[in-house]
Amino acid sequence: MHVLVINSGSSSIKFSLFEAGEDEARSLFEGEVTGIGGTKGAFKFRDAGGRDLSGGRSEVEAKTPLQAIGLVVGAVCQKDLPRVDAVGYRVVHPGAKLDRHQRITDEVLKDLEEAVVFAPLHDPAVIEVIKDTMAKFPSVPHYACFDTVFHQTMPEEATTYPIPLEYRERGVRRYGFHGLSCESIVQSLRAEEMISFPKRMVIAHLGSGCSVTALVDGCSIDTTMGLTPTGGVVMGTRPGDLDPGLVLYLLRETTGNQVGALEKMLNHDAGMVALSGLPNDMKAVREAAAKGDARARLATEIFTRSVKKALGSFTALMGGIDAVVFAGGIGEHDARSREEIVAGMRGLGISINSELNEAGSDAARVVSASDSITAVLVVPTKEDWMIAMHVHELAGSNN
Ligand SMILES: Nc1ncnc2c1ncn2[C@@H]1O[C@H](COP(=O)(O)OP(=O)(O)O)[C@@H](O)[C@H]1O
Ligand SMILES: CC(=O)OP(=O)(O)O
Ligand SMILES: [Mg+2]
Repeated sequence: MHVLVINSGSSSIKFSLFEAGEDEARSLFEGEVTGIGGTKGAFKFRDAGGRDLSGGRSEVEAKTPLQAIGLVVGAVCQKDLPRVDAVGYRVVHPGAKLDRHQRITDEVLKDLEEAVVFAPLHDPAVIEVIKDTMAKFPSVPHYACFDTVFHQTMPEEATTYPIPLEYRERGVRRYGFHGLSCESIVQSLRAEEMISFPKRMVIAHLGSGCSVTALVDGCSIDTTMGLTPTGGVVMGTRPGDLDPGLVLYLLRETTGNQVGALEKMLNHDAGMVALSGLPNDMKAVREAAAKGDARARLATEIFTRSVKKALGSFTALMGGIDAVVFAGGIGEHDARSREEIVAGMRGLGISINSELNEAGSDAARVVSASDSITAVLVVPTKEDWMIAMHVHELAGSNN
């Protein structure tokens, strides 16, 4: 079957069409609209062989997610392209009620609308995109795949916040995100057999959002993101964990008790952009730091320190660590971040081989030193592939 996968972020929509079968899904084409909401949108669309399908339209108008999804649907409905049999969406937060990937019904949409309070940066755009795409492909099934499902193996000690019971009963708990990414990495490690499957592993998904997850036997036992994807380690535009007193201070003193303004600041204007004063782009921050920009250098140090602390605490939690996996745009491409995060950990049995670490490649690979007790790996995340696999399975079981 042909599965259209839509991964809708805060300022971009990525899309791909997979030919999905029992054991494998193969990407036929993929593309993205980026810069949504900005003055100029950018459009990319190419087939698996890298052939450009955009018709020369690299600059587009995409002021809203709806305008962007209009472009996507127009592109994938071109004649000569395979017809779409099902659509799968990455949905970041399912809210308190939905606990599995599933076919989207009116009921599910209602539950998703209630979940917006938990993921204001991610969910509103995807709900708009889902509704519009469902209207444009009315006769095929549509499925929501959640970033949280993979983390359901976390024990209660990991998911429970020390706050009064009445709030916990409303679904206030650690959910954890980037679950589709973690699941795809676990599957890649099992399939590619680069190392024997690690009993105790940490996955550092460092992209636009960043999270660190501890896994035992391939199952999540704890993760840095919590109720929302705003918490955990430092990210591009989000601060990660903050002293709750600091949030109250900001609310009281700086935004005149305007929750919306504070929410916007904490999701869009904090993290690396706030520290560096530069756009949300680690590559640019690294380049500025290399030229002597002190703010950029401090930003990278704060970033890698926060990931290092998460890695260290999860190592302690598991009583040791057999593998560290780096994924996401930064994890896969920024050798410097990988090096800084594991720097000084030789005593813990973790060390990197600089040559392997700096050799650019898009393939999954081992970058640890030969005497490192812990394997250090770079494994490309395949969130969209994972969604295509889930959609194929759900469609087969009529769910
Ligand atoms: N070569 C590179 N060096 C440093 N950072 C990079 C490099 N390539 C990509 N990145 C960073 O990866 C981040 C985007 O990660 P990505 O996983 O693509 O995000 P998204 O969550 O939007 O899919 C950006 O900060 C970008 O600058
Ligand atoms: C959950 C999350 O933060 O996702 P992303 O990295 O795509 O922003
Ligand atoms: Mg991402």
